[in-house]
Amino acid sequence: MPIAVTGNAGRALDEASDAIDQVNVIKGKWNEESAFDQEKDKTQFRDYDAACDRVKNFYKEQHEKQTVEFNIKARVEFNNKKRARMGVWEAMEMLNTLVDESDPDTDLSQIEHLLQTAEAIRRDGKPEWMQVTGLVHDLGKLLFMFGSQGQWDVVGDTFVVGCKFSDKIIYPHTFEGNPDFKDAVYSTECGIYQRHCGLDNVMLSWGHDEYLYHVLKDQSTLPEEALAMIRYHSFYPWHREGAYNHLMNEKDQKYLEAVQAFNPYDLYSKSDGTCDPARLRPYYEGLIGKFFPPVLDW
Ligand SMILES: O[C@H]1[C@H](O)[C@@H](O)[C@H](O)[C@@H](O)[C@H]1O
Ligand SMILES: [Fe+2]
Ligand SMILES: [Fe+2]
Repeated sequence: MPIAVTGNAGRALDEASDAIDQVNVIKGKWNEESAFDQEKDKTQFRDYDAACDRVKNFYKEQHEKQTVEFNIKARVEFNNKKRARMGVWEAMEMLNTLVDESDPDTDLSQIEHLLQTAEAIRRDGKPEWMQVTGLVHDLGKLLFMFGSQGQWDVVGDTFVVGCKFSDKIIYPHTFEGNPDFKDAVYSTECGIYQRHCGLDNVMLSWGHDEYLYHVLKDQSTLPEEALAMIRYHSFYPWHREGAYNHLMNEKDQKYLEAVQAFNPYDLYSKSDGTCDPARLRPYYEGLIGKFFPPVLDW
């Protein structure tokens, strides 16, 4: 039975309810705005000059250790190893303890980043396959739980190994410590590749993009654009800086557009409000069921 509140207490309640209405109006407005119109200005993202030592040290180590030799070994190991069997949501929960050392823009847990990305895509009315791509795109960071050597072979921007390291990669001088830097073949423009051979035929530095692409390509009904978004989302020297044109083929042009359409949701949603996994789970479990089997091999 409702309780009638009178006098001062009644007024206080009215004021409180007005305040709640106001908050809801502001929240509604916030929700309607696209992910990219948030307070944090776009130039404030990916500011690697201003990044902390954790990020700088991370890239120095990664750029020194991602060699051709390491990359071949990592791929052989990927093919020969059984890691885990689980569903997508379970994988998201498993990943949740990782804090990405390469990321200057967020300290949030990975499940929050995945949900923020998916929610930003959903808010913009994009198709379900793209929403679910946002939801899973960083699940490759599970590599860290499956015996990676550190974070340097899991997270961070990617680049091509086996040819000259592009000066469009962040902290390009740190490649001087990479044994491939002075290699007679690997240090040439095309290196071990042929001009316009297609990105599918080049080796991108090993990490969460490449790993997840290989896990999902045969275990999902995602369209090829979605797989390209997953595979190349960290390939900033390519999709943002325009490097590696000489290795692209026609198909890559189409993929480039897909990856560029995806990128703002991944990057700029990092300043959005946090998401509540329990509230969002039923919706996303529905999407997961449409594109993935209940249990996958990771
Ligand atoms: O630090 C980030 C993070 O690791 C992302 O997951 C990756 O996709 C980005 O390329 C990188 O800059
Ligand atoms: Fe990523
Ligand atoms: Fe991401």
